Amino acid sequence: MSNILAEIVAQKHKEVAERQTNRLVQDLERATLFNRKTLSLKSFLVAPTRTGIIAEFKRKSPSKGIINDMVKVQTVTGAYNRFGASGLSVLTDGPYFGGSIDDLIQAREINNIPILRKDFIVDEYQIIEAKAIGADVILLIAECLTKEQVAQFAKTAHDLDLEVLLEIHSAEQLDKVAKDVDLVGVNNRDLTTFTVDVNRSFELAPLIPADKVKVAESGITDVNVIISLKKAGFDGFLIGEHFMKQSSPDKAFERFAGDLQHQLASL
Ligand SMILES: O=C(O)c1ccccc1NCC(=O)[C@H](O)[C@H](O)COP(=O)(O)O
Repeated sequence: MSNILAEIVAQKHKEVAERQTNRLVQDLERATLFNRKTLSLKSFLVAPTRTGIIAEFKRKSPSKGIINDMVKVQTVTGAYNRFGASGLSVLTDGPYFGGSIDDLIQAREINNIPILRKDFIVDEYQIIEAKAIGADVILLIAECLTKEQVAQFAKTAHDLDLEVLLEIHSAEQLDKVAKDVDLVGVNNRDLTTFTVDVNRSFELAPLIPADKVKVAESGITDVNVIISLKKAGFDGFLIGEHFMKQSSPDKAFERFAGDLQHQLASL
């Protein structure tokens, strides 16, 4: 595991242990959102009226520090939705990404498209919590989990009607793709050096099992790259920094989605 991931995972174990004592599982199960009918990201990614973009709300990151801490979650996610995002990715990690559970709850209040809880899941408690705060999809990171944990966590998520995005960084991690994984994401960011290389998505695409929806993650800044990734079999494109680093991520998304739709129409 890269140094930064090992540090985040160690911190996450402490944080979850603390949260579990403050809010019991039974309390999560009593939350109003816990019984909400979830939305399918797989379906929204291929809906003709949507762009395939999973648009991320992220204030800061270990690789970039502060990206944008001046904007409001509802302003940004509302625009992502309005201008054709297939899904929203909302960071709920506080220490490293400046996110919170409240951010996801606020995004849920105004958006009726799938929401990915973007966090470092190390315990089943976080999956039940994801359901209780209104998420539709959870992220599992292959590098942080054993093959058995991926299978178990994915099953727990499915039992709660949540979809599962498994993030991989290498061909070896494909060994962890379990039956209950719905989508496989290739993260183009090397978490040791923080360099991004979209070629990683192109290299790993043919190796991803055909029954899993393919998602390319990180470092996407150009609509032409999305068109090439689509040709390589990707249906989902997770993009954060390219929008969030602008003073108005909402307007940046509107322009980008417009360009993408224009390019796609001319194919
Ligand atoms: O972004 C980081 O610095 C980072 C560091 C350690 C673990 C994960 C990290 N990023 C999470 C992501 O995967 C991205 O937020 C997501 O794929 C969007 O990427 P981008 O469009 O490059 O913001």
